[in-house]
Amino acid sequence: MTKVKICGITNLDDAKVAVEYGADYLGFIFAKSPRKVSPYKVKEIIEQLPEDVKKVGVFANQSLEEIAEVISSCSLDYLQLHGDESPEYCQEFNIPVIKVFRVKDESYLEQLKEYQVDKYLLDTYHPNKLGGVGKTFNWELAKLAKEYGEIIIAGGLNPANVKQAIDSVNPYGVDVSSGVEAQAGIKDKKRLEEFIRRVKK
Ligand SMILES: O=C(O)c1ccccc1N[C@@H]1O[C@H](COP(=O)(O)O)[C@@H](O)[C@H]1O
Repeated sequence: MTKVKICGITNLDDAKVAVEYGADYLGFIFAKSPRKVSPYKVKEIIEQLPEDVKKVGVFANQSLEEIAEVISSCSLDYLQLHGDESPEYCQEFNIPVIKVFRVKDESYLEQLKEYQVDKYLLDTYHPNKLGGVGKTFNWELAKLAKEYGEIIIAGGLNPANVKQAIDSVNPYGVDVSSGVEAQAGIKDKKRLEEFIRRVKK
């Protein structure tokens, strides 16, 4: 069954609803973003969630010290590195790393091959933004990465297109943030339910 990651969680209500509908992973953004949330708030949220839901911290080009501090204060299960972190940098942590590749064309694969990480998350390339672009990329390009490990598709997914993405790529998982929002950082419960239902059915 395809795994679902709901990203850009900023409050307990959205987190609980996502878990109730069947989310497997929840993402908390510590990078520069309108969805950025403090470690203090994330700790409060995580303490009230079931253990089997994986909690992912999203960072982009941040220091080892800052990330290590947040891992231990919030008890994160995974790191999602969304910036220009090197293959060596990704080995520095004591929890599994999901490395993000922003896909423009098939040249992204040359980079991806250099990384020994737990999972590869493929997001849409944008010249000025690191994430939360809200646009899809050519999913044919995602199929090429499957021989290197587990891949998660992100970028512009929503309840209307997620099934098509799964049928086309058959990825390990799918990731959504803006496609299930009412406004930046606040989820629309109906869209959230519909998204997860379409993945899980
Ligand atoms: O959402 C952001 O603002 C953001 C900022 C910095 C790094 C990552 C960010 N978001 C992540 O981007 C993907 C795709 O998002 P979307 O579904 O297209 O909105 C997802 O992992 C977001 O959490």
